[in-house]
Amino acid sequence: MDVSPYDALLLLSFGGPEKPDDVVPFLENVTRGRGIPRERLVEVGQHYFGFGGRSPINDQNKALIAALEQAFESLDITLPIYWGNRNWEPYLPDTVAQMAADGVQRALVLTTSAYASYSSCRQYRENLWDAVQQTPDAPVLDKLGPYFNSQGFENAVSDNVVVALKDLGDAAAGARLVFVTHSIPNSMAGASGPDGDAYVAQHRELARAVTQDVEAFFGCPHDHDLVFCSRSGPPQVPWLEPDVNDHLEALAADGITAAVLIPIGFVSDHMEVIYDLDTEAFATAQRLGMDVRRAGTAGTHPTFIQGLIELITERAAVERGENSERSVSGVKKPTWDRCLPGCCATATARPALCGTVHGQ
Ligand SMILES: CC1=C(CCC(=O)O)c2cc3nc(cc4[nH]c(cc5[nH]c(cc1n2)c(C)c5CCC(=O)O)c(CCC(=O)O)c4C)C(CCC(=O)O)=C3C
Ligand SMILES: [Fe+2]
Repeated sequence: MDVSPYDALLLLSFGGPEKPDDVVPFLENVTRGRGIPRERLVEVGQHYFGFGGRSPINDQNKALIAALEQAFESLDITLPIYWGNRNWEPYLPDTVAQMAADGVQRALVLTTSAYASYSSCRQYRENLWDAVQQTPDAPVLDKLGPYFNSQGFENAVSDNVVVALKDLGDAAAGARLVFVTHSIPNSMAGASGPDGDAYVAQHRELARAVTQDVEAFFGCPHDHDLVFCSRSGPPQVPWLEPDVNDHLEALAADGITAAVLIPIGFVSDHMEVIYDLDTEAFATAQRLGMDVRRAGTAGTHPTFIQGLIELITERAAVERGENSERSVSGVKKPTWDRCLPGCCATATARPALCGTVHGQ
């Protein structure tokens, strides 16, 4: 398959600690200049130490790269895959330097975040800007836009919800579908996307599409909600609510006895999933006597991989000037390839790559 003008793919992710000694320096990288209270850092550090001082995210990115490489091979796509992180090794600037040394001319960037917002989109574009600034002969880098509405992503999530509902057995019929994503400050959510409020709107669109898929599969409807986890920041700053634990309390009070937690905000089982959901929210559910399952994340689900391949090949066709079909779910409107000036910009925004206007 033709993927010109690209000669490489760059997987851009968050990064995570590999061992206990990495935890504090990793947290310092993440929170530098972000105004996160000391108590919160100690608490999140404990989450990592509780899992041996190791985040699952790096292994999951390696698995994603292996799955993409395999798919590339079977489709005759010759794109080497590079990997760089914002907060841990392999650090993005080192990766971009390696790409330059290898003679890469123009690479497509895939982030491990499917939505618009400062944290999930623009900050990565700033990281790309910084890396390119400091690298002589850096390749041209194009970033895929938010891909929450990729058909393959939706299908993978729907499939995983079906599995979780089946696992609930007789309790499935009355189970609530509780879609979960990372909370962010209300101000960051308001500033997300070209017209604002895209972060929540994009999650709601995917949650609705998955709920419809699941209804089509079983032939019976389920109510669904969008809730949040992993709130951080000082207590006086408002973040998106309700928190997943508070929501489970409210459901129990309404007489709901079963639920599926569906972490659509994460493409794989990040620490937020294995701690905030599998550990904390499950303890809440148990205390409330609720029967809860957690749907798998997209991970390396074959339809997710297929969706990523479509995003890559379709974008390549667009850059070649061809009028490419876009495979998207929901309202069938693709997101944008390049961000408009100031997209997702918050008070801390800096120059960013991959916009319609250089640096904005
Ligand atoms: C929207 C969003 C995503 C999804 C998009 C994406 O994937 O990029 C995401 C991903 C992740 N966040 C992660 C970890 C952390 N995030 C933190 C802090 C923060 N996250 C925020 C938002 C997001 N974060 C925000 C607004 C803050 C406050 C500080 C700030 O304004 O920047 C902190 C500091 C402690 C704390 O404050 O909780 C940590 C340790 C990991 C690694 C997990 C692992 O190891 O498996 C991943 C994938
Ligand atoms: Fe985070």
